[in-house]
Amino acid sequence: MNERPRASTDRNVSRETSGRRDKPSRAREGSSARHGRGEATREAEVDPRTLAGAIELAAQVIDQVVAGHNALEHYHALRAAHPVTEPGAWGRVRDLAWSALRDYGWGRWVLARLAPRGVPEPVLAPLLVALSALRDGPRDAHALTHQSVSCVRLRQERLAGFANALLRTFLREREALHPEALAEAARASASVPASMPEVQDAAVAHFRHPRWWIDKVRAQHPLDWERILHAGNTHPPMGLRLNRRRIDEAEALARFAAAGIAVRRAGPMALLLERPMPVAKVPGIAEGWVSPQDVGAQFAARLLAPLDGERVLDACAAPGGKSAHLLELADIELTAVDVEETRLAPLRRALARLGVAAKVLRGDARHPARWWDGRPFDAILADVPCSGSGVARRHPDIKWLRRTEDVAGFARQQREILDGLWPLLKPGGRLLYATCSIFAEENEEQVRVFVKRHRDARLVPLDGERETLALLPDETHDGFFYALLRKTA
Ligand SMILES: C[S@@+](CC[C@H](N)C(=O)[O-])C[C@H]1O[C@@H](n2cnc3c(N)ncnc32)[C@H](O)[C@@H]1O
Repeated sequence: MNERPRASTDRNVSRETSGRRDKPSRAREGSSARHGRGEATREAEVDPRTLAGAIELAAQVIDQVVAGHNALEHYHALRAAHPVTEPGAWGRVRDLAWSALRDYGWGRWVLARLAPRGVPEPVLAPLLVALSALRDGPRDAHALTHQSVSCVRLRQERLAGFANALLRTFLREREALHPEALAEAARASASVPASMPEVQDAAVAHFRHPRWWIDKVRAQHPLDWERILHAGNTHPPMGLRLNRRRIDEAEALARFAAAGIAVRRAGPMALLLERPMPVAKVPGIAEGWVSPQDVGAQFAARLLAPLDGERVLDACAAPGGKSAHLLELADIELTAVDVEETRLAPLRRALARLGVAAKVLRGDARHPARWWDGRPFDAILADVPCSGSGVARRHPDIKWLRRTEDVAGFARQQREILDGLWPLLKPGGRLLYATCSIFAEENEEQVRVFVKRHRDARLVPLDGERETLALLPDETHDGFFYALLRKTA
């Protein structure tokens, strides 16, 4: 599929919402700037409380991703710049935008079929938002179509007829164009040479991931590849971590039941909401007895298993989810480091909310001489920057912004971080290497090469058997990889 977003400047991903960056000034350049003032919709005049307004604002997020920028940054910039602040209205904008990003590969495929001569740039994003919203035949299909066309009309009057005709054709042919209708061609495409892009594009449309990503997952996870790709298109689960310093499981379950919120146990002090909800509405957040954290991410602190009195380093710590968890588990002396100054403020806030403390430093894990006080650590958490391929359903723009060559770039950065941190560990100490990636270059291969290069490094079996733990994304957790390394004395 050649209609891919332009190259991204986004080199780094976090599992948390604030994890990816773009230049805010750039993120603020809405479609209005790009389509010319005369025909443009000025952001402040677009009302997110109306369906047409929500579609337009979602389309502005898509415009940015198509231009190679980060979706979340632009969404936040739109919210910050807008007079309407109601969370409900913005929730719909986000749902429309995120859904269109999940469906991006399919949406482009549909547009290529219904408009073989191409789609004018100003209407591309509203059409992608509309197609995704109409994909499963919603009850309000008529209103969605009508309001999407209104949104196109405001962008460029003369293209309203084109958009209207295209969406009505889509509604008539919806079932034949549905991603599920492409399943057979998509599966067959493995044996299809690159010289037959028609069939290869069916895989992109069906699995709704870029071709290189599909090929990599298929090659590296031959038994699970379809399940992984499918999970990558689902809505992410919402995990919660209970703070053992403030509550026990039975009490927490009782409080959720009393509030009428369905949860289930998903691990030690880990709960899963049956239905995701805004973080601010989760009981106990302000009081610090519960924190939002993916159930897979909660393995990190438990695998490092801090003990009272230990000196622990969280070397890529922001925004602080795992630092907080480590501090909840034991009375440790924690140093929390991150290279990004702007990400340290949320980290400090996260620790303050839970009533725990750490020494927080800005520092580059690749060059510890610049910030390390020379006292070795008993345990280190290296929750390194990565491709984010295990959390792509939370940040669906990742799928379309990443390039296959980015994976090698992340692997290089991870190797440098590991090499930088290893000398900081006491003999006998342990380092937990963690990624939210499902790609072997950042996971098993990274660790295998590290152990080969460092004769004093041994892999510690994680469950008495497996040397590493690869959690694949499913209905309970995102995709994570863990390896525990021991420094021999
Ligand atoms: C996956 S996120 C960490 C998430 C965090 N552990 C948590 O649980 O909230 C990776 C972090 O590594 C930081 N980072 C990237 N390169 C780094 C480096 N060379 N040294 C230190 N931190 C780095 C990023 O700023 C980002 O905050």
